[in-house]
Amino acid sequence: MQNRIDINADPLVEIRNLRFVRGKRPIFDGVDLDIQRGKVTAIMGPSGTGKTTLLRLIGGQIRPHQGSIKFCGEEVPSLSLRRLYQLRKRMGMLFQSGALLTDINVFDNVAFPLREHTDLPERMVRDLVLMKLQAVGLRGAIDLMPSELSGGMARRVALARAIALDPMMIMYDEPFTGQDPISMGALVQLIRLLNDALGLTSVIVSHDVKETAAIADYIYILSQGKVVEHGSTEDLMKSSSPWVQQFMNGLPDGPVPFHYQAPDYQDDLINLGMEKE
Ligand SMILES: Nc1ncnc2c1ncn2[C@@H]1O[C@H](COP(=O)(O)OP(=O)(O)OP(=O)(O)O)[C@@H](O)[C@H]1O
Repeated sequence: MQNRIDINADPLVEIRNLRFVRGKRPIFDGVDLDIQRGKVTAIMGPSGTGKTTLLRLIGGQIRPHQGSIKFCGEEVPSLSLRRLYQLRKRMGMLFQSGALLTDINVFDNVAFPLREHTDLPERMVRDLVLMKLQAVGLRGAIDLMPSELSGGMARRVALARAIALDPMMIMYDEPFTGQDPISMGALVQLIRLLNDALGLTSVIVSHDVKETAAIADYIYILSQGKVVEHGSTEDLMKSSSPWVQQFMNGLPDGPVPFHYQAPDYQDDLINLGMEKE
C-alpha cells in the first residue's frame, strides 16, 4: 500500500513543556511529545499515569496549567469554543466507554455525526455510511440494533462512526479492552489498515503491549509526570532501559513504583496513633 507519510512535515500534534496538575499532584510535569502525521503512535505507561488525561488535553476538553499543545499548528488551549468545535471534527475519538446510542440502529449511529455536523443530503449520508461500514467489514450489519452486536462488532461500528467525518487523526483509548483474541486481532489489523488506507494519524493509549507494539510506529512511555522513554517500536523493543524492560515485559519490579504517591509510612502510622489517643 502506498505510504503517504511525508517525514519532513511538521508533526500533527506538538506538545512542549506540558504541565497539568490535579489537586496538588502533578499529572504532567514538563512533557514534550510529538505525534507524527500518517503514523500510529502509542502512549503507554502504568495505570493512573495520565494517558487518558493526555488525550483529553489534546482534544481541548481540559486545559493545561502550563505549556503548549499544538494541533495542525494551532494552539489548542487558546482556541475559541467555535474554533475548537471545528477542530474536534478533525479528531476522531474512540473511547472504551464510547458506547453506541442504544435506541437507534447501526446505520443511524454511523450517520449521526454526518447529520449533526454537515448539511449533506440524505442520499449522500447513506453512501458515506455504507462506505464507512464497508471499511470496518460491517456493511451487512446496517439494520442491526446495538443490542444485537457482539462487543467486537460494537467497537467496529463505533470506529465507523469515529471516521464518518473523515478526521485527520483518530485517538483510541484502550481499544482492545474486553475483546476476545479474535476480535482483538481483527481490531488491531483494522486500526493499522484504516490508518494507512485513509491517510490518518493514529494515537493509541493501551495496556495491551503486544497488540499495540504490533501496529505502532512510535512509542512513548509515560511515568510519574514525565516521558521516561520514547522511540520507534523497533528501537524500543531492543532497548535495555529498565523502564522499557519493566513495561514491555510486565515485570512487577523495576523503576515504576507499585505504590500510589503517599506520605511516609512511618509518619502516617505515628500520626494515626496520635489521632487515636
Ligand atoms: N476528573 C478527575 N478529577 C480528579 N482526578 C482525576 C480525574 N480524572 C483523572 N484523575 C486522576 O488523574 C490521574 C490520571 O488519570 P488518567 O485516567 O488520565 O490515567 P491513565 O493513565 O489513563 O490510567 P489507566 O491506565 O488506569 O486508564 C489519576 O491519578 C486519576 O486519579
